[in-house]
Amino acid sequence: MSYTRYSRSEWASLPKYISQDSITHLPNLLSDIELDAFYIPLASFIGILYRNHLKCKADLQHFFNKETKAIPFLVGVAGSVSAGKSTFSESIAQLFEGLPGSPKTTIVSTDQFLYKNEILEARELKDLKGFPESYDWKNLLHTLQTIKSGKSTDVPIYSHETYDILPDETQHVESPDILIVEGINTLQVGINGEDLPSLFDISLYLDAEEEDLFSWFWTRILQFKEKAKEDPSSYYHAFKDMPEEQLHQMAKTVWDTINGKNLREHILPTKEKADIIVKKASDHTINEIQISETLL
Ligand SMILES: Nc1ncnc2c1ncn2[C@@H]1O[C@H](COP(=O)(O)OP(=O)(O)OP(=O)(O)O)[C@@H](O)[C@H]1O
Ligand SMILES: CC(C)(CO)[C@@H](O)C(=O)NCCC(=O)O
Repeated sequence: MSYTRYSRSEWASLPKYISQDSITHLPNLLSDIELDAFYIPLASFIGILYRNHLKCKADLQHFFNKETKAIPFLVGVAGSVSAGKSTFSESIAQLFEGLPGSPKTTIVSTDQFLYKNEILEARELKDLKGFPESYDWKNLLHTLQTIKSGKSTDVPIYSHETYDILPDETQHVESPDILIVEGINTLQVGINGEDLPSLFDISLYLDAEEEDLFSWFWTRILQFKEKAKEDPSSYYHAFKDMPEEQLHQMAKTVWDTINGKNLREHILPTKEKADIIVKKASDHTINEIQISETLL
């Protein structure tokens, strides 16, 4: 795809249809400057596409003279492990609250469709978590199609802390106005040909240098380890007394043999399927935005 590039300052000068006052919870981790320069113009831009989606639905209702069900607007967010997809998705979901009509936004992650560790182990896929064969693609596609058709459903929950699907909990998804689907494989086609990218009204890829991605991955391990000190149910509890150097070496091996390998083989090749590519700098600020020429 061909893209139009916006530098941070060009992007920051675009119109802002959302005011910080119209949002109840401002996203954690983001400065007012970052909200103003990047996130508010982005949410305003997606807001235009969302308004078009609503208008199209209303026009079709009029055309067919038939009451039709409201269907959600689907936003896909892709990128590497640790790129910040869930943090980014929570931030834009909070900003969507400031769009006209305060659309109800729900986030699901494709992590929620990973096979349980027990199944990954039985299929010798333990070291391929995140690779295409580690997901229940049929359930993932079926669930997204169900939500997209306006029906409610229950979705499994994945915990980074226990490093597994939670055994007895589900997320109830009840016809949102906007559904954000975030995950490393949202722009991939599944192992049985499941065409996920075609479900999205708009898709984004969070891009960053691999060196930064590893550094964020490492920082997150330290955060999980700290939280796990008093929590034996956490996967990271087992590492509480491991010398930091040894843990760092382990993280490096996991990155090189699993997450980095997955990035190069399966995630990065999907970057140019995205409508919007967002480039993050090492401090998580956004320094470049590319918009597909098919949109502008
Ligand atoms: N804008 C930000 N500012 C500061 N820290 C951030 C920001 N975005 C993400 N992070 C940090 O980077 C790490 C990775 O972020 P996050 O967990 O959102 O990534 P992810 O892409 O959802 O990861 P995964 O694919 O493994 O689920 C976390 O420690 C998070 O706190
Ligand atoms: C759950 C995924 C696949 C993606 O979010 C990732 O965070 C993961 O757990 N990868 C497997 C290797 C590891 O980081 O332990």
